[in-house]
Amino acid sequence: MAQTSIIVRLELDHDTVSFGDVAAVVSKAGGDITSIDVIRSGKESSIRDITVDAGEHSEALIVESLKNLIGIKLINVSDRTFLVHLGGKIVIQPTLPIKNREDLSQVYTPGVAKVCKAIHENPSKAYSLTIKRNTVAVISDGTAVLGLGDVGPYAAAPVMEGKAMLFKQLAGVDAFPLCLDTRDTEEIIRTIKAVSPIFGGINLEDISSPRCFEIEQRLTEELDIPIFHDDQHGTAVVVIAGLLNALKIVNKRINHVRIVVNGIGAAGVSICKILLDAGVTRLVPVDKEGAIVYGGEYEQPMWQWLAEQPQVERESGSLKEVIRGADVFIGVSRGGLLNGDDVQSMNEKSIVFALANPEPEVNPEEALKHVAVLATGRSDYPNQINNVLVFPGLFRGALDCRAKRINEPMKLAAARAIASVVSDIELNEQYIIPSIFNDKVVPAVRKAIVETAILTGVARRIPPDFR
Ligand SMILES: NC(=O)C1=CN([C@@H]2O[C@H](COP(=O)(O)OP(=O)(O)OC[C@H]3O[C@@H](n4cnc5c(N)ncnc54)[C@H](O)[C@@H]3O)[C@@H](O)[C@H]2O)C=CC1
Ligand SMILES: CC(=O)C(=O)O
Ligand SMILES: [Mg+2]
Repeated sequence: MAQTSIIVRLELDHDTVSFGDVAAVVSKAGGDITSIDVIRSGKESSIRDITVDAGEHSEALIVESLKNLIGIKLINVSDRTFLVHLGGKIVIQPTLPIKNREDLSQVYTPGVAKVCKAIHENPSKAYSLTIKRNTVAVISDGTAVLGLGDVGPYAAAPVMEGKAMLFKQLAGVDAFPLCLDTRDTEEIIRTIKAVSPIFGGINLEDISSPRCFEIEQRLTEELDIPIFHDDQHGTAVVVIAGLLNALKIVNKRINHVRIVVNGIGAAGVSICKILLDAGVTRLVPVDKEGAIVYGGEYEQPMWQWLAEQPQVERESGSLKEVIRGADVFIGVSRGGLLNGDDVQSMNEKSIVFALANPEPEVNPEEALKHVAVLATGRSDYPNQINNVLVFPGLFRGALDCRAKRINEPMKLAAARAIASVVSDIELNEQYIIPSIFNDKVVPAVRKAIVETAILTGVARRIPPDFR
């Protein structure tokens, strides 16, 4: 169960209540006091901040129980998750200080003018003389934010800032969040093209399907920097990495297993494509209306494309029907769609990747009773399958070799690189995918991206360590 951490400031009347009473009440309500800070201490009363870890559903009960404790005055309750967001999560910093007029005349006018002229004469110098070399835009219109859906551009910002932090911390990439107040496909394309000169790559994020497909395709055709829709391809890459390792555990072959993918939106379409590229022969894509079948007719062009692939099964049915006998379930839809019985109806030694965020398609505790391997998109269970394993190293590599685009071979190479970080000796049901804190991941993905970009002719520069 997800943990939440709250900080409660309380005043204790020493005649009526002891700290032991407070601790007992918190524990009874399901909380765990992890630290105590004395803010003020007096003879009659004291003020303390207590940090309490609790299951996400216990928080209200803990606060209510403390409020009802005689001799306690509850001064404030703050949620640590909100506290880490105060003021936003990233800043921009200059690379050198401006200490005097000479510095000023170099970094700014008049000195800067000759640098502008040099770039005007040779635009590729933007890579060496501006931030373009190391800067990526994380762009969303807020229409498919995690599994929360269409929450708009303001509410999308904490996720985009989070992605920017991860880019920087994990791969040294400077990423800037841009949340667009439009959902018009043409306007989004125009806006991204207009802001693109300063960026070395574009990470599209949480833009709902099917608009995301056209936006990405058009930008790829019309710009010469890599455009990568993270929810499509980052997710597909990390899923295939996890699947390759999970199949080793259950001793099944990718070209034999029957795979149900639920939620044929941005992530689902891309997952289906990469599965087909990887040799899957029995695929059941499912969306709200049930299975998308071979030979069916669909308005959505990507669904129609799937319906024309012979590896897609012919049998229609609801998710609960088609999941029966499946070897693998991959959910990128929304939380709480399946129960333990549904998972039990799968083939023996089943693999379940319930990746909807923040709530998985099936309760992990329920699923664990019936599966051989379980993964979720969350950090509070083993096997976190999340695109954060992909985008930092992928863009590190793409920027370093100035890739024009990210092609299919580069994605498959990145997937194999992630899978290979878990050695055969380490591999087990609880460890099919490396942690995002495993410092081998980003270098492995970068290497795979650079090597494959060079091999497939999309690299415009050979990084020194590849010469
Ligand atoms: N763990 C990870 O790394 C990632 C997880 N996700 C999660 O996957 C989910 C989908 O994300 P996107 O593809 O970006 O969104 P999207 O909005 O493009 O696609 C969602 C799809 O799910 C379908 N859907 C909704 N309810 C359904 C139901 N009851 N049964 C079957 N299909 C249903 C929708 O019709 C849509 O086609 C979200 O929960 C998101 O958090 C997405 C990207 C990465
Ligand atoms: C992880 C991610 O990108 C998502 O859930 O949308
Ligand atoms: Mg996303």
